[in-house]
Amino acid sequence: MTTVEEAEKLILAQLRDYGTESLPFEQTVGRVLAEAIKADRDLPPFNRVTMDGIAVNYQSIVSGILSFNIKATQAAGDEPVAISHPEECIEIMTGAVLPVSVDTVIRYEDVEITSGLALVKVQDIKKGQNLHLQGVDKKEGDVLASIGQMVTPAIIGLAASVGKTHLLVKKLPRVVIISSGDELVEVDQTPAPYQIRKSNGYTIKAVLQKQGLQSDMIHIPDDPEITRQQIQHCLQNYDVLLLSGGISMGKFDYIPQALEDSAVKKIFHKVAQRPGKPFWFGVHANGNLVFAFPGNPVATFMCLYKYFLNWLRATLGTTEQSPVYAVLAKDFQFQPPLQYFLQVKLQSNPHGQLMAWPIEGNGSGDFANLADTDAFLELPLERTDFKAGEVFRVVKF
Ligand SMILES: Nc1nc2c(c(=O)[nH]1)N[C@H]1C(S)=C(S)[C@@H](COP(=O)(O)OP(=O)(O)OC[C@H]3O[C@@H](n4cnc5c(N)ncnc54)[C@H](O)[C@@H]3O)O[C@H]1N2
Ligand code: MOO
Repeated sequence: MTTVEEAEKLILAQLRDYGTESLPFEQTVGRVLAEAIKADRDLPPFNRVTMDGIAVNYQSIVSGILSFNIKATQAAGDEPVAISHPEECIEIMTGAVLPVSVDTVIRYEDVEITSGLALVKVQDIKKGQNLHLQGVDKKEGDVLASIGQMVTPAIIGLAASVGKTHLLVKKLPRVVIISSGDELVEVDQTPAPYQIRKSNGYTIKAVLQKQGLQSDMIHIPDDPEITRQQIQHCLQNYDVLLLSGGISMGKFDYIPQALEDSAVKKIFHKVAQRPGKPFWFGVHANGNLVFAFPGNPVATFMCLYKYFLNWLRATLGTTEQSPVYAVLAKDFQFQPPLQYFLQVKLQSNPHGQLMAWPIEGNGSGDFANLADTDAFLELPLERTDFKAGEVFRVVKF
C-alpha cells in the first residue's frame, strides 16, 4: 500500500501553473503574490515627528535657552515652516515633517505653554529625539513584500501606502466539490431515520473559502451512468475535482470505475493511514486532477488538509510552508500498521511548548469531535507506542 510519504510525493509531482491575475488590492487577502511590492519612496518618506510638542534647534538647548517663542503651529500634512532665531520654536504635531531649521522635538508633557511662549521643564533632552528619520525603515525601491508571500492585512496596508491599487496574484484553480450517496439529503430537509444530511461538501467549501478559493458544489446519486456523466462534465470544466465518498469497497461505490472510464489515470488508491485509507488520487489526460477522499467526514477532512492544501500551497509557490510540531502530552498506543492522524487539542504551555492533548473520538465518522480538536498529530507508521514528551508533526486545521 502507498505510504503517506509516497502519497505526498506523488501528489507534489503534479504541481500546476494556473497563471496570474490582477485584482483590486483590497480583494487579495489570503492570495499569493505574483509580483513584488516595492517602496515608491523612502519609508518614512520624510523626517517624521513622533510626538506632539515643540520642535527646536538642539544647539539652543546646549547654549542654555529654555524659553522659546512659538513661531507657528505645524500640523501633520502642513508644509514645513522655518524658524529664523535660536529662541524660536514650532509647535508641531505627530506625523508632521520636521522642518530643516530644527532637529529635536520636545513633547507637550515636558513643556509649559503660556501666551505664545514654551518653557522647557526637563533637562535630559537628546539631539534628534522623537523623530522617525526618512528612509530608516525602507529605501525607495526596496522590496516590501516578495513573490510567493501570502497577502496578509499587513501587506494590504503596505500596498495601500505605496499606491498599488491592483496586485498581481497567482490565479487559483477552478475547483468542484462532488459528494455522492443516496443516503444524503439537503441541509434544509428532515432526514428519514435511515438518512443523514449532506455535510462534507460544506466543510470542504468552508476550508477552501478560508484560503480565498471559491468552489462549486454538486451531488451525484449512486448511479453508475450519472456518476460517469457528471464526472466527465466536471473534468472538462474544472481544474481540480474534490470528491467525497463512494470510493471504498461498497456495492454502490461507483467512483473509481467512473474515473477510470473517464480517462483519469489512477496514481494511487489506498494509503497506509487512518483515517482516510481508501483515498484515491488520479490525473486526467488533460492534466486535471482528481482527489477522491473517503466519505467518512473525518477522513475527508484530514485528506483535504494533508494532501490538497499542501498541493495548493506548493502549486501557488507560497513561501510560508514551515512545518508545525507539537509535543504529545500523554502516552498513546496505536497498533495497526497504518500512519495514524491522531486528533488533538493544542495548548501552549508556559515553557513555550505546543502541547498536543489526544481527543480520539469514535473514529472517522465522529465529525462532532472535529469541533473539539485543533489538529492531527502525525504518528509514524512503523511504531505502536508513543510516549508523552515526544515531538511529532501536526496538521493544524
Ligand atoms: N469492506 C470495506 N469497507 C470499508 C472500507 C474498507 O477498506 N473495506 N473502508 C472504510 C473506510 S476507512 C472508509 S473512510 C469508508 C469510505 O468509504 P467511501 O469513500 O466509499 O464513503 P461512503 O461509503 O460513501 O461514506 C462513508 C460514510 O460517510 C458518510 N458520508 C459520505 N458522504 C458524506 C457527505 N457528503 N456528508 C456527510 N456524510 C457523508 C456516509 O453516509 C457514510 O456513513 O469506507 C469504509 N468501509
Ligand atoms: O480510514 Mo476511514 O477513512 O477512517 O474510516
